[in-house]
Amino acid sequence: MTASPRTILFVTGNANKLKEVRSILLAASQSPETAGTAATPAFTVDSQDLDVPEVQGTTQEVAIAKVRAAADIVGGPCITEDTALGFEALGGLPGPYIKYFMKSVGHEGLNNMLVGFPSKRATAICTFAYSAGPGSEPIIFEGTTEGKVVPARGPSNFGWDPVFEPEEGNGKTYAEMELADKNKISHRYRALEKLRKFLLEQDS
Ligand SMILES: O=c1nc[nH]c2c1ncn2[C@H]1C[C@H](O)[C@@H](COP(=O)(O)OP(=O)(O)OP(=O)(O)O)O1
Ligand SMILES: [Mg+2]
Repeated sequence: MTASPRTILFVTGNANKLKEVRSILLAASQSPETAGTAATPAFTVDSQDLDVPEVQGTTQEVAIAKVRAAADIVGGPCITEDTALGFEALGGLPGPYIKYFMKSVGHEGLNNMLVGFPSKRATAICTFAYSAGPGSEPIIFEGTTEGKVVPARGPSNFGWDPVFEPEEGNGKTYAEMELADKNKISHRYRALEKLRKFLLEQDS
């Protein structure tokens, strides 16, 4: 018997994240190895936009604090996601602070930060955090994609997509790739695969 679809509450204010998460989960449920098997519950994702305090620290510390705060507010199980972009030349910065760097200096500024450094290498890091409810210990799921920072190419729909060229993107930036192709190699896909498997195991 097929398990009834399980609804996951994703606390995020970012519509693009939600769109990618739904699309990655849909693709996973349609993959040849899992499609149509009773062991594959269809996850559905609800979202709620909450203003949770953003602490400073490592990507993991930020992710754990975020899901704790979200679980306290919603009063039940939820997931959150934190995205970082770390420059090799800057010892991993801006990292979890990429949102504020993007807002302050934009695509061109991110490139200018690396002028004078031989390495333009960057790592996109996605950290999902799951909490079973207020007071329970968060569990984190991390995914990374290696690439480099380049002058902006492609549509400016989503954050720093135009300035990040992943190693596995055939020379395209995230922004130049089809969403389905980004979703096969992205930091978000890799982290979400781990979370998806964890949730599947919990169901069985
Ligand atoms: O795949 C991505 N490709 C390009 N840009 C991206 C991606 N994923 C997040 N981003 C941007 C959004 C934000 O400027 C920053 C992460 O900040 P972050 O706090 O995780 O996201 P957010 O505040 O927009 O949404 P949330 O309510 O889930 O915290 O990087
Ligand atoms: Mg945020």
